[in-house]
Amino acid sequence: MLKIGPYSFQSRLLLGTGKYPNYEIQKNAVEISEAEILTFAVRRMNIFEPSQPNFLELLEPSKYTLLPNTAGAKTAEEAVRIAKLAKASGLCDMIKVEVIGCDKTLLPDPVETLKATEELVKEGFIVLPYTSDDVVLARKLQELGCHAIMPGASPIGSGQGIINPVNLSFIIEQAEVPVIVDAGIGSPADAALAMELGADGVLLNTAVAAAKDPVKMAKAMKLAIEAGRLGFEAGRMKKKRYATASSPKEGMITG
Ligand SMILES: CC(=O)[C@@H](O)[C@H](O)COP(=O)(O)O
Repeated sequence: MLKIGPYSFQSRLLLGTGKYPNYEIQKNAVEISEAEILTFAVRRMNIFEPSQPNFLELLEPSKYTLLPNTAGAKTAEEAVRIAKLAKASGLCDMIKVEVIGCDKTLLPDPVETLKATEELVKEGFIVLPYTSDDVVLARKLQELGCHAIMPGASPIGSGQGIINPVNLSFIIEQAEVPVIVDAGIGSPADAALAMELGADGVLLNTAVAAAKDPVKMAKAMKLAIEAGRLGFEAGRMKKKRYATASSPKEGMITG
């Protein structure tokens, strides 16, 4: 079970809602993934334009928790404003803090992310900051009282997978709140690796939305995350430098 603040979830897969070929494929992908948390950019929500189409209207609302994100914010002030707008619209008190510091890499601005997290925690939000895989920054976000840490595997939408598994494992080792690997996952193998490293969950979007068959990929991601988690819980064997026979001769019963 994944616990974030006061909320509990069976699924450890969190899905983004952008870039799908069409709403029908998106709906089928979301359903087959069995994800319970869907994140979306508040600025794309048409909150104040009810006549505009909105993907979330196609879903059974009781099955999903909406995780608004502050995509588009470049300062803490903007992120806080977006978060308050989402809460005032009655969406959810959880917020994914995303403050981008570089247009080319879409990497987060660490200073503004810290500021926004501090402010939103004080305001009583359930705060999930998107961060780089910086170990010290992750610790500082935790000290500010965030409810989950979301380190990127690699740049958003790049599909490069986990660039620095060592940093990720340090972040996981020191964390007292859930660690959800967010951004850059390209394949089910990447998602399984994140879970095998001990992550509590994976948030992804492009790997499913941009797959040749998004519905099949959504199912593959679900299975990979479950398999990776099981593997983590089972505890992998130690790596050895040399071979060890699978059928050792010692201890054999001889006639
Ligand atoms: C949807 C969302 O929140 C993205 O900003 C997120 O980080 C996913 O990234 P990928 O598209 O690389 O999976």
